[in-house]
Amino acid sequence: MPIIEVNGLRKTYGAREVLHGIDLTVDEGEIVGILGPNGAGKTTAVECIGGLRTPDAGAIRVGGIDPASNDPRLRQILGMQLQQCRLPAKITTAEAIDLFAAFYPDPRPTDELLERFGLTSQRDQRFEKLSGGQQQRLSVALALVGRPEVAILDELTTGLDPAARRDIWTYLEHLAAEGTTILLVTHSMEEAQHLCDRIYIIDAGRVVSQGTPDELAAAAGGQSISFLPSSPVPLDDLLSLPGVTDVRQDRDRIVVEGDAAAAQNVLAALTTRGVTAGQLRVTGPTLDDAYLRVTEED
Ligand SMILES: Nc1ncnc2c1ncn2[C@@H]1O[C@H](COP(=O)(O)OP(=O)(O)OP(=O)(O)O)[C@@H](O)[C@H]1O
Repeated sequence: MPIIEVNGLRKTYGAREVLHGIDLTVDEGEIVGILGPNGAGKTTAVECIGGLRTPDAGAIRVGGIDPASNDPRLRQILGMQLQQCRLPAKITTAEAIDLFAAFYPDPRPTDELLERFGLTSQRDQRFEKLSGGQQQRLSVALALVGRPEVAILDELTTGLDPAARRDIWTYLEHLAAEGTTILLVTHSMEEAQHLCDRIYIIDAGRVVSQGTPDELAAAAGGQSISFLPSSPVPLDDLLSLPGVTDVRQDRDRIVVEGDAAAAQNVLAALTTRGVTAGQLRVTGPTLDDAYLRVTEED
């Protein structure tokens, strides 16, 4: 069941249309990622979904509510973390969480959030004195304080150290397993691969690709095979094999690029010649490959 539904979303700033008709759905309990180059329109899209911007055309429903309608129920089901968290400089970490908690009937306890987000020793520290990563963690905590059914997170782990990033991923996976729906904007392929059930890639205001991380990677095609041959092999012989698109020598290794059938054909050809492939590595296409392919096409 979709809890977020977006159809034909268009948004114009001045005379410039930056979203040209975005369609997107997120099912209950899903973690869905939006990827795309700088300026693609990701933040604009999630701000429209969160009711912070009014679309020029299209229909959006979050839990059946039109975010542009100012329906107060939206704030009860939606938690939103923004790219830049603006809080009064002098407010302390715990005060900020308490302040946001006051808007909700059953907020998460402040101490629990402080601990979850590694902010317990900063509980009485003023916002202006927090490090960038601590401010970032606080902004995610504030999005989640009201136990939202839907959390929208914009670049949630940008600037965080690897351990803090992992902790947040683990927490989000736990929330999703409990039924929280999460829509996140990220520039991190690792984050998208690790966390997301599905991904939308947006480029220049349009959805250019969508699917599970594995589907997107597989659609990028390509495989790389590299090995140490037990005796010399003419590179042209390998290049003439079906499915092989490129062959090169990298020091003692031979590196072959090709489609999904290339590895089988290369290994069969080596066996026929009595050559063994030492330290064989076969790497499939990655989400990076998929992303670069769809965002570099014009
Ligand atoms: N308030 C605004 N007024 C005018 N133009 C804007 C405004 N906000 C964003 N834009 C423009 O709209 C386009 C989309 O911006 P948006 O912030 O949605 O992109 P993004 O994909 O989130 O980018 P990034 O990855 O850099 O955060 C950009 O060209 C940006 O300059």
